[in-house]
Amino acid sequence: MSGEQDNTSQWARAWQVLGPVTDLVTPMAVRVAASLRLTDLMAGEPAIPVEELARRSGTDPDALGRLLRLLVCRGIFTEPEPGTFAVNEPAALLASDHPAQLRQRLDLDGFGGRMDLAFTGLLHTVRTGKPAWEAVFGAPYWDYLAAEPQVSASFDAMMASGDDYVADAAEAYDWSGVRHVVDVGGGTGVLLSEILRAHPGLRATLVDLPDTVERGRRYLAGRGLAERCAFAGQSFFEPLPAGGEVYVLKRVLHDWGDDDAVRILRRCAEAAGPHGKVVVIETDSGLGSDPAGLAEMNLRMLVLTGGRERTVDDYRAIAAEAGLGLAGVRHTPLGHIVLECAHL
Ligand SMILES: C[S@@+](CC[C@H](N)C(=O)[O-])C[C@H]1O[C@@H](n2cnc3c(N)ncnc32)[C@H](O)[C@@H]1O
Repeated sequence: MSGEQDNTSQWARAWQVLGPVTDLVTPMAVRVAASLRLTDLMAGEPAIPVEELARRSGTDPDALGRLLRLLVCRGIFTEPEPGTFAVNEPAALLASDHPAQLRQRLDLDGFGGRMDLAFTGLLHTVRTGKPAWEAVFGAPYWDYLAAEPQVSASFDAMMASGDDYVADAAEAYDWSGVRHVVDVGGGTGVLLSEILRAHPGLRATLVDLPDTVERGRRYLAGRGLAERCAFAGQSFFEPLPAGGEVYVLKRVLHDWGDDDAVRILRRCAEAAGPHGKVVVIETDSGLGSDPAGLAEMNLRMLVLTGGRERTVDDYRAIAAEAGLGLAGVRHTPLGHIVLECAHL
């Protein structure tokens, strides 16, 4: 082989790796199709002219046609006759009622889409080490969510999704001897609902930001559990309600850098008192987990909130700074890690 052929095949091999990951046009086109609910609008019809689909989606027919033609070239939707489009199997995955909930995840008007758009600020994050969210959307992550009810509703829905996953976390701890659990940053009470349902003798306190706690009150009331729960709409950087034996932090600490994570742990340690426990539940980043998924999540947390994924040793170190030691570590079947912390 000549030197020139050698170079060409090297470049072809390199391009096979680089080519598919440099395209931003197709990923955006899929998100626009999802945001416009094109699959829903085509449901039940073998094929639909682009003008009619534009009318139903409130879009420009020429622009919509160009979008769909690209997607057809990428295997999403078909064009059985020029200017007429149909749903195929990949496009059917974008139906709102599909159990995978992919459409909701990709919707640019919802939380999933906003998370993706935050990555337009990745260069800022890498240059500064700071989250991109504020630079892209004009307000820090939690302030932005508090001010955007539609986005925060879709955030709640994403946090609440996956019944098996919630049960996996709830069952990961032995609640049998516990009388009062405090879920700190407990969102809309999805985990508490699972724990209270399974342990009728248990009482709970839900701590989260005021609007979220109100949504939690409604969520637990709808399940007949609100009377067994107290509600504290406050910041977890402030002193926490006392009286719990276990203070749970599920998917909270990974939202924060080390200094803030230690401050939150300290608040839990103070409120738990000398004999109480602090139970941290996070995604397992240990051996055997998916390294690409973990690397992505670690970058994602930095871009969104300035948080990070941590190893058991990382948790041991921040717990120690808050005056806590690791009393037990458990890995669950669905990939949670549960760290029981007690006063040193
Ligand atoms: C990633 S969510 C996890 C929610 C829930 N623990 C779960 O696993 O589904 C983090 C939670 O922290 C709450 N949060 C953020 N900042 C907070 C603060 N300063 N004080 C109290 N809660 C806060 C958010 O409202 C959100 O519900």
